[in-house]
Amino acid sequence: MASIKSLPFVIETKAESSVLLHSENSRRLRFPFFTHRRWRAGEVSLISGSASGCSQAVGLCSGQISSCTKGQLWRVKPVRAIRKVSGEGVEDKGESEDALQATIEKSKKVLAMQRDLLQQIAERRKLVSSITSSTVEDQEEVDSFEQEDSFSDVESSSGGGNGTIEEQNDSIASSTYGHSTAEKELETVPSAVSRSFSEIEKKHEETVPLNKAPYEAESTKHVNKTSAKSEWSDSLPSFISTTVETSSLKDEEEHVDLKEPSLQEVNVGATDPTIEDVKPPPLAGPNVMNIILVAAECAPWSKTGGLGDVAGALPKALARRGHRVMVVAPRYGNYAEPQDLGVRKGYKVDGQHMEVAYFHSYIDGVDFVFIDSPMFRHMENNIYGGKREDILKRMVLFCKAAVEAPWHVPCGGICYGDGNLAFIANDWHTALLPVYLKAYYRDNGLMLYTRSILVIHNIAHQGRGPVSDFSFIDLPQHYLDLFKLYDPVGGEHFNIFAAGLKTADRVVTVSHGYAWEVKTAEGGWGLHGIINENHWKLSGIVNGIDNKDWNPQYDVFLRSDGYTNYSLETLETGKPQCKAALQKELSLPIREDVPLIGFIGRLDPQKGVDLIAQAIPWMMEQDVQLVMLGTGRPDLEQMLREFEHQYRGKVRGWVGFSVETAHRITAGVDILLMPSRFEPCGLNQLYAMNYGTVPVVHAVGGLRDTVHPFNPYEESGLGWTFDSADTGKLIHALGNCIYTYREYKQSWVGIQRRGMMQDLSWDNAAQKYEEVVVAAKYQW
Ligand SMILES: Nc1ncnc2c1ncn2[C@@H]1O[C@H](COP(=O)(O)OP(=O)(O)O[C@H]2O[C@H](CO)[C@@H](O)[C@H](O)[C@H]2O)[C@@H](O)[C@H]1O
Repeated sequence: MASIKSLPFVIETKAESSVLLHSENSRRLRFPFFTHRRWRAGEVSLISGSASGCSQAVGLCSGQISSCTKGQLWRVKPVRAIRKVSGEGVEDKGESEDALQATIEKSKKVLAMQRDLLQQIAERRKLVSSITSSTVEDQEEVDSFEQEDSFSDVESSSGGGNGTIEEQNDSIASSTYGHSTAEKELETVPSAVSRSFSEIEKKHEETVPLNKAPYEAESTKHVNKTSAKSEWSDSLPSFISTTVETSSLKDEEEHVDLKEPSLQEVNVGATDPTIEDVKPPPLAGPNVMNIILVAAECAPWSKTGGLGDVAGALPKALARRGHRVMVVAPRYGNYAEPQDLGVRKGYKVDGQHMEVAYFHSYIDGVDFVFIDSPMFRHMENNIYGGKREDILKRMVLFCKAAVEAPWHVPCGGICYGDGNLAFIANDWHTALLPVYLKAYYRDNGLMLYTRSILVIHNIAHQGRGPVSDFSFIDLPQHYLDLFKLYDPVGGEHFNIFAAGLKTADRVVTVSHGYAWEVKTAEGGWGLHGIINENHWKLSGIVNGIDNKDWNPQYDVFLRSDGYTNYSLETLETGKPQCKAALQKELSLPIREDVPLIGFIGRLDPQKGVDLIAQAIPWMMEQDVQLVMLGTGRPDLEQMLREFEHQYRGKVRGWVGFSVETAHRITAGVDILLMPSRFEPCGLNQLYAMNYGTVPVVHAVGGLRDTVHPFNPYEESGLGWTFDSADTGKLIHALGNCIYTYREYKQSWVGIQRRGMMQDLSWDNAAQKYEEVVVAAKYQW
């Protein structure tokens, strides 16, 4: 069998996971997806895809591919030129030349890609040096920030006993904007995307002995990294070593083997003679990172509100940009897709050993990982319910297990590792994650290159309790000050959100308006002081919407019971059909001309349900219909039932949580009412606009950012807004809306169409999250 020779061997994976590479001496090598590397002739003979990972691997080479030696592997698809070399017949000569030509074309593309990559590297170097020079100029500002920084104040007020935290502050002072660190980081970025092929080659010459296959060094590094954990364990402080490993690395390796493709799959890959085009680099370019979003709920598996939607959709948009993305959520029920990975770990919660299992499912480019424990099981309808201590213990276990997910969970066969990694924690439930990352690991020299971003979806919920709650979270005493907060309402208390905000590398909130509001005494709910002290960390990024789930064109809930899918083109027939179907389903009179008003949301003072209640007498004097869907505070639920009872012909009050009904209301109503007292972002108004439903909103937070008021003179705007939480103002805005609906049909349709034409997808927001993640990465 002839050996591989001449042309470079280029392997590209599709957007999934990883490729396993087998050298002739059967060493198995791995590399992450989205890498483009070159092997020299003779160095590589086989390539295979891991079962849930790589969907296709393509090899370009001339020469004979040696046969598979072990396992069930994909053989590299030989290009026709290979046949020529192996001398299979002269009749192949013409074909072979074609194939050679094709190979040359491919090589040209590869070279073009190299040029692109070099260009990106040059830009990145420029960026780093511009950061450096602006940093030097800003040094005075930095110094003054350090003086003002209350984080240091908090630490020093702890009696000066925390040398570690102080040291960290020192290091922030000396190297946050440090040139050398940023450049070093740049040089050590593992992905070949950020390096030219020649650089990679040079590196190999330096590090790989000639008798070794390329990337053995890479592979060894991986193994070392993983085994480094166990070396660390011996020297870890006692609060970390509570982790009990019940499955060994060997188990994980075995697990990986199990996931290799069957022969059948192998053959499918092997019979396709087409060689795919070289894939363009990911949108994120050299900024490709490993990102792990951690949330207490994740749609469609678990959802009580907007957080679930965000956790289900933002990661997919980040993955579309090329990042390797994992979501970690508790496993509340027996979900169909996620499979037990066989990994078991133990964590201490309130002195008790708790074992968790990791379940995994790879969907739309994202690794969804669910943490299984008796503590979470069957809690899907009561995620934040139960005694305060019990909720706290659940979150402690969840955060402890989530922060180690990159070490233990072999997604597609390979763990994420803790380099080039950023966690995105969400709300107080996971605000312990940045604290644990710091206290357990970074303060002990571990996970030094891992960053944490904390997202505020709603600052009104903070994980407050008495100071004695500190005993549940299993941290050394000197971290207590991070959690202590004094305010006139609660006095001195324990506050998890406060600690998360102080320790996260960056903080994001879900709109620009809300980013401003949380700094005020009214909007910060007692945390405004901490937010102002850390204002440099804060960004506002408006949520997007999942354009597959919340799109009238594809909405699965509009496919039966008289509803219909519709688009901008079919708005004028599709939406009335949905309205009629909704009226029928709710047993309201089926009338196209009557304005149908909707409300969907948690029955909570935040959502301004009381304002609707006060406006009901006025509304009932109008010729309108009203449907309200919600669940929450028992008195407000009762109120909904009473409205329905009192105004049977006009009002429906649906008490309960029904995703299907929420979709159908969004499609079927003409107007969506959102009189929220505060609204960090709000998703329902975004969904409404995407469905040609006109929002009437209180102009706060994200509602003000996203609903531009209708201007009849310019025929612009997307809905109606009112500027204070006042029933009179709500009535005024709703009155104008109804009047326009009745009298100015053309203007109305214009508002609907403008709403539907917006790009509300997550892609814009994902790009901004990426900027935050990258800023955190280079922050020291
Ligand atoms: N009874 C019911 N039945 C079915 N579905 C229901 C329902 N009640 C609510 N929903 C759904 O839950 C979601 C609610 O999202 P919101 O953004 O309006 O609010 P929430 O206050 O929960 O989220 C917080 O986080 C999000 C995400 O960042 C911010 O937008 C928001 O301002 C902030 O308060 C929507 O998908 C809605 O359809």
